[in-house]
Amino acid sequence: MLLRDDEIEARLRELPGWTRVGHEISRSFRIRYHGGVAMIVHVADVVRQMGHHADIDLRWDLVRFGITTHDAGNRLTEADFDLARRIDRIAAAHDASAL
Ligand SMILES: C[C@H](O)[C@H](O)[C@H]1CNC2=NC(N)=NC(=O)C2=N1
Repeated sequence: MLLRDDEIEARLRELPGWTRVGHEISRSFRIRYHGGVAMIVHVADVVRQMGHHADIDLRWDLVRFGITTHDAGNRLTEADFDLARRIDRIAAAHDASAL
């Protein structure tokens, strides 16, 4: 279900570190490369369970997750925020730090 702007802003206020650009929310974490690989595997397990996938960009000391709902025409839905919350928990478990 598509979210209105005010619903998106309310959810973002509960998710410090996540920013919105257009119809994507994203967050980057500082983590060294191999730690990032382990974190991505963990995220991949969760997205398979959820059936909702993040776009992932791994650099040598940073991993970035971008989320939007492709099936909704690349707009933001509740599933995007559910996944963002799950990614924050996984990041904490992997000691990935905020930028
Ligand atoms: C059939 C399948 O569940 C859908 O194609 C799912 C898969 N993962 C997805 N992930 C994201 N981010 N957006 C989607 O619209 C989406 N659709």
